[in-house]
Amino acid sequence: MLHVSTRGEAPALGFADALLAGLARDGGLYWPQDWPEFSADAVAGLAGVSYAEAARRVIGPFVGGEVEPGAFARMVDDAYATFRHPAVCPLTQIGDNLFVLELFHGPTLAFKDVAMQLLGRLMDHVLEQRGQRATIVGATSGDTGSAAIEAFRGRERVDIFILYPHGRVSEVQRRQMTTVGDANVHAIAVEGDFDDCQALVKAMFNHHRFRDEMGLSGVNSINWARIVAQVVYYFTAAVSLGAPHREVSFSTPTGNFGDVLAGWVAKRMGLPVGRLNVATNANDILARALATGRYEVTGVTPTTSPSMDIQVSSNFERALFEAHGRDAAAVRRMMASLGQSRAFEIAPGALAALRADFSAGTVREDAVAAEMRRTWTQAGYLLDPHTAVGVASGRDLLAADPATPVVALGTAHPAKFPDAVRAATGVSPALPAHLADLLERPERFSVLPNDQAAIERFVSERGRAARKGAA
Ligand SMILES: Cc1ncc(COP(=O)(O)O)c(C=O)c1O
Ligand SMILES: N[C@@H](CCOP(=O)(O)O)C(=O)O
Repeated sequence: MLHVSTRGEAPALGFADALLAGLARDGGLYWPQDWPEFSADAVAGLAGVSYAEAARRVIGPFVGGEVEPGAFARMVDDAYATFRHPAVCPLTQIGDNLFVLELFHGPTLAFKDVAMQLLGRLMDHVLEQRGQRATIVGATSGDTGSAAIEAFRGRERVDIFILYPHGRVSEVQRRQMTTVGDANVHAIAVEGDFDDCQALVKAMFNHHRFRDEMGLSGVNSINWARIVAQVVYYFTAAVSLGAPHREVSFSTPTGNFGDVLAGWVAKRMGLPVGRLNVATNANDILARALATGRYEVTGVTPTTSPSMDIQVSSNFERALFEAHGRDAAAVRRMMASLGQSRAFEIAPGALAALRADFSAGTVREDAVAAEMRRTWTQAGYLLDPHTAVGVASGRDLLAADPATPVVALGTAHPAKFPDAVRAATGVSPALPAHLADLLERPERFSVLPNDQAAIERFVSERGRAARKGAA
């Protein structure tokens, strides 16, 4: 299976090369050239199989022959053995035809573990086969960073540098990144917001000399392997609610558009999906873009769902590529306009294509707190603020079509955001046992300015020291 760049000016790559590449060399994102199709029988055949088996069937066609099937099967088993729930991603009903898909039973309590636990194993395997090392650079608003650090800590072939916005992640999120003692892990607090961190990471990838010298790889959802691993739970959730004999809609708390895009991929592969709802917090750029056809950056508002405090939503580029009939020149024009004037227009035909699959809703701070309270009072179920955005917006979907089940993606454990949960419900969610002493562990991190040269110097010096140590 080949992967093409959304900007059309980088070489097409196989799965393993795309896995290590991160961002394409033309600044675009890799995306499969073709889509494997799942027949209704193949979808029905997922009923009753383990999550790991479903993952093998859904991800397998994308990996093709590039990873030996026995090794791939073992990596999938090992990845999902790290989850604390036997179903890995269980569904819980919280209302009539309303469900939460719990994606937070992995080691770092957010949905990022579902992909990252597999990605870490796949990358390590490919690097070992090739006798290579990699320097991973990643940007996080809190959850990708902790999941990536957990997945790559102590791995001999990898140094990992995670950039997070100084003072803008929850204490639990920060400590999950800064209390890890392994020498190959580097947590960097950047004096800026998440968009600054993401722009720095992309700038490092676009600085080709630095990229090649350091052997840069990415673990953000710019990496296609992240998205494909997330496709699986759309299949397992829909099948448990009656697919392929029935449509199911999803309400996905959205920031970088990776998770909801995984739902689009599932639909494209043949899963009968009703609406894919882009649920945003007060940082509503995606909802505005789908309503007006104009994507316009207006500045980030800090919220109680900080992981979604994002304006430049990376994966929207992949959706635009599809919606424009894979016209890479159109994508290049839109991205150039975004770079120059912080905005671009979506062509009417492409906007109609996007609206055919995606709806959108914005849930502002009062409504997020009200949803946490309501679900706790009515269903005795604690939501984290991100999941609350998905549930609140999912209720609107359900009101418009009460017959189609709505699954809100439960993207984080409430204990990751205890202050917001306590303020809304009066309940203090406890951290699971393996993190019970997190708040007492010593921290280690570096504060750096929002400056590409300073970050590159840091990565280069620390990376060189690690490579010397490993030699
Ligand atoms: C808890 C949580 N919910 C939702 C999101 C949004 O997901 P995506 O960026 O894939 O749209 C994120 C961050 O990405 C997150 O960490
Ligand atoms: N919310 C994310 C932001 C980065 O998203 P990614 O899916 O592109 O890695 C986070 O928690 O870091």
